[in-house]
Amino acid sequence: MKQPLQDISNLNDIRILVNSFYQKVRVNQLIGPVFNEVIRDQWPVHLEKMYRFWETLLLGNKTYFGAPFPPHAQLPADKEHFDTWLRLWQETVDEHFKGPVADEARWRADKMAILFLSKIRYYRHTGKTPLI
Ligand code: HEM
Repeated sequence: MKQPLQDISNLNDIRILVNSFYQKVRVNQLIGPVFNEVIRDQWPVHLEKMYRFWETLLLGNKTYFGAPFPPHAQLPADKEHFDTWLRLWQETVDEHFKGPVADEARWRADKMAILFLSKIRYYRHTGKTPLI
């Protein structure tokens, strides 16, 4: 019998979530190339950063000190890219976890995808440079 899904509760869970998500991202026809073009052979570095990012948001261990938005400001990403990003994220969370922290992971991603897209559009329109 299949085990019921557990909630996200430690760094190993975060690694499972992030690794599974980026496995999907990397081979996705629409958004894979946008990532690969920037990250190239630096995937291990990107993944480490993303473990720290999600660990900070979901487990409260403050290990991420970066500014998440600026690297996205110039990306060729629009609504369809963010919709795909979000669909893959929600799918990955649901495949592996269930509970309040998993809900939080979906909620946070949804809010940040909306925010990032609106900021990308703003900076594209104004030509300004983001500080944070
Ligand atoms: C289609 C949507 C997205 C694309 C194409 C995308 C692409 C990228 C790329 C290429 C990088 C690496 C940048 C670099 O190393 O210079 C990056 C970094 C990052 N992304 Fe995204 N991203 C997307 C959506 C999101 C969303 C919605 C979030 C938040 C939930 C997010 C969080 C981050 C974070 C935290 C980093 C690391 C920033 C740092 O350097 O500290 N991304 N993303």
